[in-house]
Amino acid sequence: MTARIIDGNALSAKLRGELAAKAAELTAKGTQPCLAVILVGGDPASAVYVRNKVAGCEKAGIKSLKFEYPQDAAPADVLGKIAELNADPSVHGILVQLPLPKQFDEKEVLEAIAVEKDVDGFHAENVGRLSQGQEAFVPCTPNGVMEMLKSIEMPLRGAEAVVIGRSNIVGKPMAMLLTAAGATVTVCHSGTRDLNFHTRRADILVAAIGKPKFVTGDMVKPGATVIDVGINRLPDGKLCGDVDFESAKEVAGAITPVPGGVGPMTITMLLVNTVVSAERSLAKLKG
Ligand SMILES: Nc1nc2c(c(=O)[nH]1)N[C@@H](CN(C=O)c1ccc(C(=O)N[C@@H](CCC(=O)O)C(=O)O)cc1)CN2
Repeated sequence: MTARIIDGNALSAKLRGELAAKAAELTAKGTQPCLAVILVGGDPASAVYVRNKVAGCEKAGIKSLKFEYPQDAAPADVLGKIAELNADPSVHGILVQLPLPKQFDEKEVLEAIAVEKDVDGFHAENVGRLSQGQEAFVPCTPNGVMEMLKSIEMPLRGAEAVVIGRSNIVGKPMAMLLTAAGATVTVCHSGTRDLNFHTRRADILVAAIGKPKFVTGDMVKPGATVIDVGINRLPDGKLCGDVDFESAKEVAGAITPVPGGVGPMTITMLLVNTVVSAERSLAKLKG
């Protein structure tokens, strides 16, 4: 039997519909949610993601502001724009599209964003809050994965979860969220000995490695839920994930495709965080 496909586009459409209603409500109360997006340089993939974020905002009734800088932009100019946006009460979310050109200190830029507007959830304070189970903006990709698991009613308490990859934006927060939900989590990485031993005992396997078709069917426990966070472009121009979908789907119980899986959910959760930020800002205004 082949696996159930967890459709990120369908789930996104449902969540974005609910979000549009919330955004309309906030707008009627005089607080239209507003997201500011900063794009530096000419990376074509980043340009596509930013375009999709802006289009997602428009469709959900969220205002968006886009600021573009050339590849050789001075970090001070971008930091100045962030300071300006931090001080603007009509802006509820600020994000800087990653990766940044090499003259930038990524940490410095991310920490310059006001914690309460950090809708990407990358600021150290949001990361710390998340690790302690406090209210925080959760990074969009792992948050989207949690929504996908919820959508299939995946039992998390007591589940064996294996996350391959330990990046700050996916692997680490993913492990924190799964741990908080009661799963027993193993984080695997380039130094892991006998990776297959770990993957084959995972009820939930999250692949966030950045290597095309790295996880093959023989690495998957029969019936497991396989979440593919990878987005890789093959020489023929086609997109593929970190999971070899064709072989893994024959073994897994549920699986996310690429494209149309976790990717769209990343943008959906960004919109969710922006609306939450606007709600908090309105509540503060009301005192
Ligand atoms: N500031 C941020 N930078 C980056 C993030 C992030 O969350 N915040 N994540 C990634 C890129 N990313 C969002 O920015 C992102 C990647 C992929 C998708 C997506 O919808 N992918 C589609 C395929 C799109 C295509 O044709 O290329 C899919 O998987 O179906 C959305 C967002 C790194 N940078």
